[in-house]
Amino acid sequence: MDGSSVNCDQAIAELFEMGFRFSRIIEAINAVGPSVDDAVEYIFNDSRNDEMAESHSSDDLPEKGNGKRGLSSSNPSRPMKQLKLVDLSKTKSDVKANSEEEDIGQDWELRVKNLMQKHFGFSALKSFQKEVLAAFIAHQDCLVLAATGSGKSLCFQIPALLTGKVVVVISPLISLMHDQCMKLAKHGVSSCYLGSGQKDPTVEGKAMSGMYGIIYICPETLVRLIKPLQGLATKRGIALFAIDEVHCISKWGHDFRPEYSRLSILRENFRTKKLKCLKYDIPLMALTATATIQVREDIRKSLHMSGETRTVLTSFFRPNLRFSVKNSKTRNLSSYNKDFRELINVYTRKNTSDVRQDLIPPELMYPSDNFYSSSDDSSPELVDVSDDIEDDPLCGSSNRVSFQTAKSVLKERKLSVEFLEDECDLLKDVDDLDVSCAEFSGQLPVKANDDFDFSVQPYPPERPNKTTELFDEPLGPGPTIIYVPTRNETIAISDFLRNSGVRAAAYNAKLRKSYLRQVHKEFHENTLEVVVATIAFGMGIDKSNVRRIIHYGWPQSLEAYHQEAGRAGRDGKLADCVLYADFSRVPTLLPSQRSEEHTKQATRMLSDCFRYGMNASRCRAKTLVQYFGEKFSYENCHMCDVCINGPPELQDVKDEVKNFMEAMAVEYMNDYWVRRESRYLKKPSLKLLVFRIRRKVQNNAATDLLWWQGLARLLEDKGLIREGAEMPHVQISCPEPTRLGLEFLQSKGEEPFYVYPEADMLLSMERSKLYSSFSGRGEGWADSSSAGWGEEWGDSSFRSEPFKEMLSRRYPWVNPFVNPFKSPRTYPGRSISIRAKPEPQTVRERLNSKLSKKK
Ligand SMILES: Nc1ncnc2c1ncn2[C@@H]1O[C@H](COP(=O)(O)OP(=O)(O)OP(=O)(O)O)[C@@H](O)[C@H]1O
Ligand SMILES: [Mg+2]
Repeated sequence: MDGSSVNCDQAIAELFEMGFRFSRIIEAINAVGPSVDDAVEYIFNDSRNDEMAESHSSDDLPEKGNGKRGLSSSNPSRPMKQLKLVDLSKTKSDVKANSEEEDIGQDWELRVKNLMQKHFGFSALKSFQKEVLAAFIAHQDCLVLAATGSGKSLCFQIPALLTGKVVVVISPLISLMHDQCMKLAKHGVSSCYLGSGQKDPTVEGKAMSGMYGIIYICPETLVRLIKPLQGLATKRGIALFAIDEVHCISKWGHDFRPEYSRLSILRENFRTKKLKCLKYDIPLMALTATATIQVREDIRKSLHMSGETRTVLTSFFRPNLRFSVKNSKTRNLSSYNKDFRELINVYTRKNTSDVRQDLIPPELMYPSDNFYSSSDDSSPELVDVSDDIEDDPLCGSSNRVSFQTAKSVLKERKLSVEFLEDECDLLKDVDDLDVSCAEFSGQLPVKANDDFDFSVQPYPPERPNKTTELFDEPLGPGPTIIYVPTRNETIAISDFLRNSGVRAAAYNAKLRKSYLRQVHKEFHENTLEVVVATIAFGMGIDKSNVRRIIHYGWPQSLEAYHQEAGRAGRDGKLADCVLYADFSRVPTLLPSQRSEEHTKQATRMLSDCFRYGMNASRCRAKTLVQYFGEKFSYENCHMCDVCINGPPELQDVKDEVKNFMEAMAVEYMNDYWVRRESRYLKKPSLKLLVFRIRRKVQNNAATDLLWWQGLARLLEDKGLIREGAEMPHVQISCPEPTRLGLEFLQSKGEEPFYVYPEADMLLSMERSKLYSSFSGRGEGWADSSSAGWGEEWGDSSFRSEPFKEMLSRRYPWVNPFVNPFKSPRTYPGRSISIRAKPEPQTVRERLNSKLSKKK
């Protein structure tokens, strides 16, 4: 590029004012770069253009009528061109001049290759990208389900270069738009973003007049700009609407954005019916890396995607990511010291000279007012780690300003969970960064089917031949992102790391926009080594050399986890994804305004995530991939902690299971009678069961609640118990027997019951003090009785005739001769139906005796 070059937009504007057509201008700029003189010379001297124009006649226009681009009658194998809106009002010569776009259908692969090489420096399209572009060329809607970092963005960026028309990209996060515009500028592609965060009032007008090839837009702004967009479609032409991170449209997904649900407006306003003069619909391209099968269906319906939508699926498996899960309190300074020591060593080996580095002035960090909003005194408070930090010798004075600011705010404002929770960190609108669009529009130097078939085979992951080779690779000192659940942790941990000599910064949606912008920039420029962030720094962030993603605390879903972990190793090299979580605490949902239905769904997702962490015997990558409905094509990943360390030893927990089931049956049945009389009594809780087991059975007296929690999860998975309380649950709290469980009770229970212990069971077994709070009551330890549980039920045992009779009266469908372990079955969804009423007198008697015992 010569010295006289100007930025792309200026060049386009000037050339446009000179009277050149857009398509011609774009081609020229693509060929010679953003230099007005060179572009003019290119256009005037390129005689090939005229020949091409002459070689087509207006007969090439597609037939009117079906509204979709179909196949040309003269060449059935060749997809007919997507007719530009403007074509319809053109003169014959205009149509001729447009004719180079006719060639898209013929040699588009070659053209794409050239464009890709020129702008992005890539030698070839990935196979899934090729299929997506083929769908675009054939004017089909397309749903792209491809792994994080696989290159989905290119699928909607290329159409802008290929057609010279505008591509409108709907995106949920300003940080994501920011990231992509910055990259496109580097590659000489003009782009802008629109939304309430756009401070330059002229950008919107320029965008609507067609000055930018790619317009990133948030859903609210899109709704407001429907009319101008229709104008844009008739002026320059809109090639495509791309909906990035489209899982946000589904309330079954992990990141539901209500404003995304209004995107059906695209289909309603850009189709033949509405724009009568036009002959085609503008195709939709919906892209995501984290959609379960249910979410995919929801996407299709919500967007009103066509019946001919092509689904392009790649494997969700990322073969270079090394997953692991570790136990940590994740709450205080001693946890930080333990868990981040290795990380600190990695970076401080490099940064020997300058221990403390305030890269970003602390005053940039906090908004001038209301860093955190005040909260209701009654709200629960998070642990305030600031006290711990102050006491720590690692915290010196140089960082006092930001730390003090944080501390005083943390102290004074009484941070409530409600305010700090992550859901608040979803960037609901684009008013999160105040980056002017002009920055991204080319100022930087140019460097260079079936009807919705969900069973489509994914493209296999490009897995290295020998994973062990990859595994042996040293993990370089590249950047790290630490994801934490709350905003105050972003500050506490980044302060801790900075004070330990690591170049770290906090990132959460409530920090000052100028600060966030700088964090973003410095992270991309490798000036920052670690960003400690909430989910605000998640979706779509594309930095190739991120080597570590650390989750410090339970994520809210596996989708979110997979999405965030996907920021790692986008260069294909080995990267670590470590989840630190407190195994001794069941995670809870971060508070948010949710409907009842949404709460249930969110709880289920959290439960799946909890189970992923607690499972110590199953390949992590396999679990993740199968969660998204994909059949894992390998036995395991050979790289995760489970694959490396092997599963824990199998244990025969026959006696414990028997005790548990029998204690539960006794409690459940005793309680049943009482509950019938008093609606206020609750169902027996897991704690109560454990208490009873520990009191009754000497061998089990030393196992703590944690161990039984793990066992309850395993029994629930095997279909023997289910949650009795009518509420969604992460960890079963009021177990009750299922039909299979009752059958188990009826069996002799002599067969071994092998399980791989869960992570909480292992933790419990490691503890030197093997008891929980129950021991504090002074009950149980001295009681070595291990008499049959049946004694609790009158004088009978579980296999005694009276007990069987009682069971068969209450559960007539239970076949006492079935041994569930010979033909294992599960009935997780079934409810226990109580058909036979007990004798009224018996109920009264039992109630009286129970109540008198309680007194
Ligand atoms: N054909 C290709 N050849 C080589 N590299 C590519 C190709 N296509 C894309 N890439 C690179 O892959 C990286 C990831 O691309 P991109 O950000 O589009 O991923 P993504 O699929 O959108 O991921 P996410 O789901 O995390 O948003 C980019 O840095 C891009 O340069
Ligand atoms: Mg992306």
